[in-house]
Amino acid sequence: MKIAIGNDHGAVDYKNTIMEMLRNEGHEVIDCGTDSYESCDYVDFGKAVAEKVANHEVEKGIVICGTGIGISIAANKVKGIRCGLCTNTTMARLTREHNDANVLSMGQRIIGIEVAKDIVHTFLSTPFSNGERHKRRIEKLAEMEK
Ligand SMILES: O=C(CO)[C@H](O)[C@H](O)[C@H](O)COP(=O)(O)O
Repeated sequence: MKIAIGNDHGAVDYKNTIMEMLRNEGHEVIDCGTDSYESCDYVDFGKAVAEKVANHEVEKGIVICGTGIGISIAANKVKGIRCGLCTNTTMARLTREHNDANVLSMGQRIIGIEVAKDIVHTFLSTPFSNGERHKRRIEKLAEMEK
């Protein structure tokens, strides 16, 4: 799968670990930065990943900051993006099954790296349920963007 990944200064280590894991598993990963521990703005990196997903340059996006909150808010500002902030694998499964989330958000200062890896695997392997009620809700979200 082709995946874009991005982070702020609070999540460089998790980004690198997850990117290496995904590449070892055969995924093509586009690194949208940052690679620096210098203070920066999560908005820029959430936007960069989300735009790649919205433009269909990649299938899925992963964004990581200290909490996962700011960067998920930024990603969700981009039209067509449904970014789910996950702290466990149940949330990762449900944001795919119910929300058809196309971007995953996590917080390096919130969850352990093994949990983060499991969340990524769950997010990437779980299909949208295609349930009528979920499709209706997603269509309503898309209406809000018009
Ligand atoms: O979690 C975040 C935003 O929701 C960011 O990654 C930062 O950790 C947070 O904004 C704190 O910023 P700081 O410059 O690292 O103090």
